[in-house]
Amino acid sequence: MTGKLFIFEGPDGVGKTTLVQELRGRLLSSDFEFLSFPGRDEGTLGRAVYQIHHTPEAFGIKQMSELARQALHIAAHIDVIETRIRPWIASGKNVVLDRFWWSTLVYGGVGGGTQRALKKLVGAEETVWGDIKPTVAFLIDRDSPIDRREDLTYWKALRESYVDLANREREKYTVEIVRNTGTIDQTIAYVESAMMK
Ligand SMILES: Nc1ncnc2c1ncn2[C@@H]1O[C@H](COP(=O)(O)OP(=O)(O)OP(=O)(O)O)[C@@H](O)[C@H]1O
Ligand SMILES: Cc1cn([C@H]2C[C@H](O)[C@@H](COP(=O)(O)O)O2)c(=O)[nH]c1=O
Repeated sequence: MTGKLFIFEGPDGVGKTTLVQELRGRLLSSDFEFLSFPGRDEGTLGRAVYQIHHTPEAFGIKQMSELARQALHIAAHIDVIETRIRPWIASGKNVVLDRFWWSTLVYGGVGGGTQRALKKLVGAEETVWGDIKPTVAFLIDRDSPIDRREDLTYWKALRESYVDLANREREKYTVEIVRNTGTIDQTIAYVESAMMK
């Protein structure tokens, strides 16, 4: 039996990582794998791209176009899908991802990348996902971020873009827009029941 894919998305500071870590503590570790997509383990492309994204100057990079940054993300996604996620799912493990290619379209688009080119990049990644689609995609939503000193105009543009994308994607698979405004326990109870449906 093949495993299921669950994804958590949303702008910075809405509680994605907190919820995924909480689920990790509650779900049977033999049935589930959890990954901060595309992973940050030592020696992986995911780690290198994460570092280039956050500290380009450490690599001597003085400027980088938004499209080029997102192409790097897509390369790391493809690598981990091929080397880890597809084998997990094929062996019957359920996989929970903190972020997905939704981040590429949303951050890339808000950052100034052209939609047409971003969609082509994501199209290459979708080819590698093949017939694997999220069983449920959770968009975690709030009116403002928690614990983040974000530029609110930028953050709200990300939020709006996520909601638009979620409403388009729900024609292809189940999408839940989850308001994380109560306690963590309340949000987790809702998420768990949606995962078990
Ligand atoms: N329901 C909640 N009530 C109160 N605090 C919360 C709740 N959910 C998350 N938090 C807190 O919000 C902060 C941001 O959460 P978290 O780091 O999980 O967000 P995130 O969406 O993963 O952000 P990023 O994408 O920037 O990593 C953390 O301090 C976390 O403890
Ligand atoms: C997967 C992915 C991520 N990003 C952005 C989104 C965040 O700003 C960072 C990741 O850092 P976090 O600690 O996980 O919040 O990278 C992106 O621009 N494109 C992507 O595909």
